[in-house]
Amino acid sequence: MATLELNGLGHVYENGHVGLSGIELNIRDGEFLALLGPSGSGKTTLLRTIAGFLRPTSGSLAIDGKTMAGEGTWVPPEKRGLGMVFQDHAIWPHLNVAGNVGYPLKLAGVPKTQLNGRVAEVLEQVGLAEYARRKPSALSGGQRQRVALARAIIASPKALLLDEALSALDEPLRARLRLELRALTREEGLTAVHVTHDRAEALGLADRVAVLRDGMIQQVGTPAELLETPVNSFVASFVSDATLFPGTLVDGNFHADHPGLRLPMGSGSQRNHGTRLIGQPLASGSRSRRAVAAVAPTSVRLKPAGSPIHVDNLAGGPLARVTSALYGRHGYETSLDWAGATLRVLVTGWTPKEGDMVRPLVDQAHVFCEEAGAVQGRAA
Ligand SMILES: Nc1ncnc2c1ncn2[C@@H]1O[C@H](COP(=O)(O)OP(=O)(O)OP(=O)(O)O)[C@@H](O)[C@H]1O
Repeated sequence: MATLELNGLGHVYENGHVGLSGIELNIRDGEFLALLGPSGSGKTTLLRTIAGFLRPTSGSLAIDGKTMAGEGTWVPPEKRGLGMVFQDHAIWPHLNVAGNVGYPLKLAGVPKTQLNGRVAEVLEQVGLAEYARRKPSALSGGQRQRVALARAIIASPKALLLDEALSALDEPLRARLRLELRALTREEGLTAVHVTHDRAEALGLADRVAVLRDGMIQQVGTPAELLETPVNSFVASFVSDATLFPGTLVDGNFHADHPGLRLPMGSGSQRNHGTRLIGQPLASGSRSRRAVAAVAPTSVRLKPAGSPIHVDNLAGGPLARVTSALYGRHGYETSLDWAGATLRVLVTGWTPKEGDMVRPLVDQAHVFCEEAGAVQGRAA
């Protein structure tokens, strides 16, 4: 149970690469925070800096109000009271399950009877009570990861740091462990920081998610906040899988370059010509500026090519061709070729087939004023 406060935290690697820059983050007591971002965005660098394996080159880190790293202060990893679990469940092959799990207490000189009692308790918590005498080689991947988790929590850490801790596991085991992990951290009131590049995992597990890009935090928010009010096109694209359409903003009207979104659309956040536009730049200024509209897969409906439509902004617009449709838990994750743009749409209620011609109706788009250079299609 702890708060973690990161103020202006930065890390520059020895070769000059900026791993982290200006990180401001307050993680609450008992909160489950996910660090989400594409490969190379700095998730592991941030976690290792919190753990104490990396020294920040600027800013400070405090745990429960006590400075761990900052100007003139440095507390080594073993004195920070944190538990850690990594992707490769680094457990010792020569020790059995109980030996692995009890190791941190043995190191700390905890008496044997007390140690054994605590090992039994934690093994029970992670569902491994019957496996205490097994060697790691005789365990499944999921069981080994539970051993790593048990070892991380045995010394009642202030916070739990997880680096892609579930990524090596197959579904549905991963889904099950996800639920168990969440239940465990709730039960223990543990603050947790969970690094993942899996959007569904971050959104499904965490109280709040911090989205990283190029060593900088783009947005911190609840899963709903990130989906409903992304702060920029990168967040919209990475978190919601939105398709980005560059265009020009004049007098609150967005003129997309793409012929599918072909009208001066909307004004403010009013529904106009079928598409509802959301975003601050819509209200500000009459100067013509480049902008980006982000269209989430859930904001598009598809009509069969021949069907009559009553939404005037799309009548006569270009049709789109289904290029792939993958069945998922929430519907068909469908990709379309829409006059050269790849539009991603979540289709429910019918089965799209490769080659089908359809007419996309865009219900809603988020508009951001950004340099056109920021739009590189999908920010993955
Ligand atoms: N020791 C190092 N020296 C120099 N640069 C490094 C070092 N370690 C990492 N980097 C760079 O820092 C950036 C952030 O790396 P980091 O491992 O934190 O990313 P990540 O978001 O965890 O990525 P992934 O999802 O691929 O694990 C990357 O560009 C990486 O190449």
